[in-house]
Parts: sequence; structure tokens; C-alpha cells
Amino acid sequence: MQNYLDLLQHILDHGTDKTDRTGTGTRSVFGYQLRYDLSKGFPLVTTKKVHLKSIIYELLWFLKGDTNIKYLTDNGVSIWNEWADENGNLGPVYGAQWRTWEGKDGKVVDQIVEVVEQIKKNPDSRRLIVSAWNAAEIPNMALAPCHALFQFYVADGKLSLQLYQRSADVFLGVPFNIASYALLCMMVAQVCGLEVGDYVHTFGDVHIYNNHFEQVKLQLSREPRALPTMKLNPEIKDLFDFDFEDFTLENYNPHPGIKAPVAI
Ligand SMILES: Nc1nc(=O)c2c([nH]1)NC[C@@H]1CN(c3ccc(C(=O)N[C@@H](CCC(=O)O)C(=O)O)cc3)CN21
Ligand SMILES: O=c1ccn([C@H]2C[C@H](O)[C@@H](COP(=O)(O)O)O2)c(=O)[nH]1
Repeated sequence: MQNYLDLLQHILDHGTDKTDRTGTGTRSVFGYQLRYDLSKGFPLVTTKKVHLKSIIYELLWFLKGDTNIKYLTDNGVSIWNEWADENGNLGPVYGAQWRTWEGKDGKVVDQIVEVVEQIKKNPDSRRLIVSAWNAAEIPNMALAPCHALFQFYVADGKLSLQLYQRSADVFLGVPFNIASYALLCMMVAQVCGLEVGDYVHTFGDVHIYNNHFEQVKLQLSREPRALPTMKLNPEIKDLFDFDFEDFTLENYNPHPGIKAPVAI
């Protein structure tokens, strides 16, 4: 994960200090790209301990089309608590747009089902896209989608995925986002009978919050370690059949965790 550390250093060295919606302030750059060959290990940051359990439950929650935090909190995951209303609702965030995007005349599109079907039937398609950026619905969401759009690509029997993230909290959010989409690529590859290719992560405004500088410097003082391996239960042939128990992370030996406040 040296390229993640290079991104932290690049923002420190070349970023612009900007105000932001949360009132915290950030140092930010616009436009950057990370790439991981998923056959070479699972891209989980090793220079701090990352809580994979939260990442897996959040991804399963997106895939269910769920937008209420109850499923997360029932499983001990609190990362969305600050944004939910008194009933636990977040409005039509990721899960709703992925599974039940509402179009004209009440037509509902299940983007996940459709994209998996297209990967199987029409792997050379250049339209293998899922978008969470439903402009008309954004005012009803607790937070506008940060990981806004992703695209699959099939070549030489391998499935790649590229994410466009319009806004990225590089210390807290990005380690989650990288692992989450890498996992999604592996899951979709398995159910489509493909090998894994590259995970490509493209950023818009990628920033370090002003109250994360010390944590970032601590991370930059640490040496990255060998990547862990992620094993999926090979019996699972349908994307919606994955459960928490179907994921096994092996050989993850990170440096200790680093706490940081989240900007709300
Ligand atoms: N400012 C901000 N950054 C984000 O990364 C972010 C948001 N807001 N809002 C929506 C979601 C929620 N996400 C979050 C929220 C909190 C953590 C967090 O506090 N992580 C800690 C503890 C992890 C845990 O409890 O599992 C960490 O050390 O990684 C991570 C991602 C990602 N998103
Ligand atoms: O998955 C996520 C979700 C959110 N973030 C970060 C990016 C920004 O720091 C905030 C969102 O604030 P906006 O003003 O809406 O841009 O949350 C993330 O990194 N990853």
C-alpha cells in the first residue's frame, strides 16, 4: 500500500488549504488515481489496523438495498450513526440507488442485477456502470454519494473495476472505500466465473482534514507490510447469497490502529 502513503505525502506537499462543508478545513488536491492488481493480495492498509468487519457489513448492507442503519448497528457497526435521523433512516443513499433507482413512470432499475447480467452476457460492453449519483434525489439523502459511480471491465477472462470518488476523506474513508470496492470486484468476479483483474480508484477532491495531520504523519513514519489475502467461500454463486461468514482474511499483520475524529 505504498501508493496510498504516496497519496498522503502528495496531499501534504502539494495540497491547497480549503474550507469545507463540515467547518473543519482540509488540505486538498483535485484528481489522483490508485491501482491495485487484485491477484497480488487484498488492498487493505497495513500502516494502521483497519476494521474490516465494518467494511464487509457496510458492503452487504449496500447490496441489500438497505438505507436504514438498523442492520449495521445490529451487527456492531456504527460508522453511519451520525448521519441517520431519529428512525435510523438516511434517505435514498447508495443501497437505494444501486438496487431501486426510480425512473420515469415509476420504472425501477436494479443496477446491480443488470450489471451482473451484462458482465455475463456481454462482457465487452463499455456500459457496465452503476451510478449512485441520482441528481434529482440528492436533496433527500443524508449525504450526497461520495463514491458516485463505478464501471466494470472484462479482458483476458479477468474482471476489473474502476471507481470515481468525487470527495474523499483520505485518512478515515479511503481505506474503507478501497477495501470495499476491491471486495465487490472479487465477489462479482466469482459469481461471473471470472478471475480478478485490477481495482482502479479515481479521485476528485481528495483531502486530509486539518484534525488528521498528526495521524497522517504517524502513518507516514511506518513501513508498509505485505498485503493480506482475502478468501471468499467458493460455494457462493449468487452475489446476494454472500454472508459475513463467507469472507476470510488471512495474513493481515498491520501496525496498531490510529484514532481520528470524523468530520460530520
Ligand atoms: N468526514 C467523513 N468521512 C468519511 O469517511 C465518511 C463520512 N464523513 N460520512 C459518511 C461515511 C461514513 N464513513 C466512515 C465513518 C467513520 C469512520 C471511522 O470512524 N473509522 C474508524 C473506526 C472504524 C470502525 O468503527 O469500524 C477508523 O479508525 O477507521 C470510517 C468511515 C465513510 N464516510
Ligand atoms: O465513503 C465515503 C463517504 C464519505 N467520505 C467523505 C468525503 C468527505 O470528507 C465527506 C463528505 O462530505 P461532502 O461535503 O459531501 O463532500 O465524507 C469518504 O471519504 N468516503
